[in-house]
Amino acid sequence: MAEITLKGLAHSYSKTPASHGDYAIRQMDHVWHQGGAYALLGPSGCGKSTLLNIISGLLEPSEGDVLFDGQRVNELPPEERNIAQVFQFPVIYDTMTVYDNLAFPLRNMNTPEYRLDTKVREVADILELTPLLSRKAKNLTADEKQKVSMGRGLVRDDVSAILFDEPLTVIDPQLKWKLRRKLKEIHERFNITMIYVTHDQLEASTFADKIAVMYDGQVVQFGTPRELFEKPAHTFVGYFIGSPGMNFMEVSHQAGSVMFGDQPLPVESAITRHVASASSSNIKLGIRPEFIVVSDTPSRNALPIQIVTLQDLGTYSLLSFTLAGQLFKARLPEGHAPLGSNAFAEFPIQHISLYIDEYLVETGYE
Ligand SMILES: Nc1ncnc2c1ncn2[C@@H]1O[C@H](COP(=O)(O)OP(=O)(O)OP(=O)(O)O)[C@@H](O)[C@H]1O
Repeated sequence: MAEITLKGLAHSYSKTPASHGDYAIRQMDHVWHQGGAYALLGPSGCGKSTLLNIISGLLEPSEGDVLFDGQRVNELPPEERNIAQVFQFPVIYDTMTVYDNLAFPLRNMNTPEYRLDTKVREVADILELTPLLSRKAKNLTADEKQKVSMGRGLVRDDVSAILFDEPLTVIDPQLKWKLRRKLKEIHERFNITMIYVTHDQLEASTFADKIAVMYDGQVVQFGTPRELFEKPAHTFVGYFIGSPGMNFMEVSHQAGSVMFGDQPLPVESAITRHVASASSSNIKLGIRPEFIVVSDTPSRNALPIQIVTLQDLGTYSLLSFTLAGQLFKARLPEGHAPLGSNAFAEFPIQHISLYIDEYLVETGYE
C-alpha cells in the first residue's frame, strides 16, 4: 500500500534547462492518497506520461522528490517500487498463452505454483479471460490483449499502485465503457491506488473519484468532476471541462463599472472591487454555456446579441452568438422558445467567475 507524494517535483529533458519552457514538469507538489481512484487529465504534451514515468521509476526527476509512504524512492528502479504500469499499447508476450502471460510476474518473483494458479484464475475471472487462458496471446483481439496487460498488473499481491497511461486507446468504442466499469470494480475490490491518464474528460470522470487536471507541466486543479465543472480553479479547466467549455471575457475597470469592450457588464459588487484593485491587466470573467439566459425580449440585465448559429442537438440546442465582437456559446434547454432576429443574453451574476492571471479569485456571492 502506498501514499505517493510528489515534493517540489520538476523535470526537464534538457541537461541544461534555461527557462520555464525547457521543463516538461514545472514545480509541483501533490499527494495521491492510498486507495484513491484518480485520473490525470490534460491535453497532449502537458506532461502526463512524464509524470507517470517518474512515479513508476522509468524516469528520474531532475528536481524534487518522489515519496512512497514518506520514503524517498527517487533512486529506486521500477522493479523495486511495487508499481504496475499499463501502457497505451498492450505489453504482452505473443508466443505465451494468456495463462503464462498472467503468471509471468509471479514466476519472476518465485511464487509457489499453487498460489500463482489461484491468483491467475482469480484475475482471469474478473477480467473475463477464463475461456482464453490456454490461447496463445498472438491470437487475441486488441482489447483482449489489453485486458491481459491489465491482468499482469493485477496478479501481484505486492502492487500498491497501478498507473494506466491511456489504456483504452486501442479498444473498440463499445468496449471502452465496459472496461472502464471493470477497472472501477477492480479498484473497489482490491483497494489499490489507481492513476488513470487520459485526455478525455468523460473517461476521466467515469473512472475517477478525483481528477488532477494538468496544463503546461503543472496540476492546475485537483478535484471531483463536479468541483471541476462548478468551480474551475484555472481558465484552462473552465475551457477543457464541459461541453462546450466555459466562455471567457477579457474585462477592465472604468468609472466604477466592469467593461467588456465598450459594454458595461452587470456583475456582483465584490467582482467590481477586485477588478478595480487588480494589479494585473490579465482579468477575465467566465460563464458556463449552461447558465447564459437567452430571450427575444429585452430585460434589465440582458444585452443585445447577434445570433450566429442555433444547432438542435437533441436533448439541448447549442447557440453561437456574438457580443462586443466575441463569439459565445450557450446551451439552451430542450423546448426553448424560438429566437427571432433580435435576441438578448443575460449572464446571471451568481454564475460569473473572476479570473486574474488565469486563476480563479474567490469573491463569494453577496
Ligand atoms: N524523451 C523525451 N525527450 C525530450 N522531450 C520529451 C520526451 N518525452 C516527452 N517530451 C516532451 O515533454 C513534454 C511532455 O510530454 P509528455 O509525453 O509527458 O506529455 P503527455 O501529456 O503525456 O502527452 P501525450 O498525451 O501526447 O502523450 C512534451 O513537450 C514532449 O515533447
